[in-house]
Amino acid sequence: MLTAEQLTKRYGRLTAVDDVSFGVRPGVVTGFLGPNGAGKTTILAMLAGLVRPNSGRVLLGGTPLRERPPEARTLGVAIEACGAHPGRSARQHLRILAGFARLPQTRVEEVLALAGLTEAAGRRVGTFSLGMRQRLGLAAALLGDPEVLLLDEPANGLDPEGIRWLRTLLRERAERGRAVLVSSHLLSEAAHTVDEVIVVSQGRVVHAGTIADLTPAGGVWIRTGDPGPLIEAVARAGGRVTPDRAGGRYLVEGLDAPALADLARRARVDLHELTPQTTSLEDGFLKLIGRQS
Ligand SMILES: Nc1ncnc2c1ncn2[C@@H]1O[C@H](COP(=O)(O)OP(=O)(O)OP(=O)(O)O)[C@@H](O)[C@H]1O
Repeated sequence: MLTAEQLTKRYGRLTAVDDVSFGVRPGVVTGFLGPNGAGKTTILAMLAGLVRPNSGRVLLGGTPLRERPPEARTLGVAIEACGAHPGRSARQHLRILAGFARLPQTRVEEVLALAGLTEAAGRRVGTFSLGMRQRLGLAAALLGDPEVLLLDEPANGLDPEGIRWLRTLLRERAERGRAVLVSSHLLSEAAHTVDEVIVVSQGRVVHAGTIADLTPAGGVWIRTGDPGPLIEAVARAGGRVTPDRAGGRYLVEGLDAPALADLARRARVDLHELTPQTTSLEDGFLKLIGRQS
């Protein structure tokens, strides 16, 4: 379990991260969503112990990061570039990291295979595409088979097959009881991969929960030749009615379609239309981060 407690980070006058708290649970892939500049990378860097917060703290397995720095077996991190020397091969790079972390060299071949880099392992990293560098960064993060994995935009530069591979890999880790936090600025991409989401906007957490919760409850459109009695009945039942004069219909909020049908029947009003309003996941997300769709 990795916990952020009231993290705040300022750069000069800019408060990039403002009192952020959340938990990343084992057995769950948590998506970390927000528009560009929302503060995702800064938060991930604080979680990894790479950036020091102005206030707040990070707990890993209940212990503050400052008291016990993370090691490869507890925390795997892939933020920004993979950091490999362009003149080294992928295998050499991983062997060096494994040596620093006192991990067996046999683990290098395992993570190369996991990342789909076995064939390219002898090539110089300088010749790698962005997608291959992403895979190498992920391989490095996986070296210690860590309890918690933090990945910043790992899908960047991956082709559709690579994205499918990444999803499977993250899901398998969660199924093995590991915790995964994966950032993305694309909801559509995250929706396929994650169980839960933390949404940040302007340095603050604006939503923490399931993806389904991002979809706001919509209203119901009704159309009828005799609206008066039905509008009265809706108001008595606690619903709100907004007329759409141009379309000749009404948007009812606070009551669902079956309840409205029931009210109409009892008020002896013929309904010509009864349509639940559909709001997409993307609409909910954009609303949450303060953008119009
Ligand atoms: N080292 C720094 N010095 C000054 N400002 C910074 C620094 N790092 C980040 N910022 C600022 O903090 C804010 C949050 O940036 P951050 O990179 O964490 O956002 P992000 O959500 O990861 O965005 P992106 O997806 O574009 O990387 C931005 O306004 C950014 O300009």
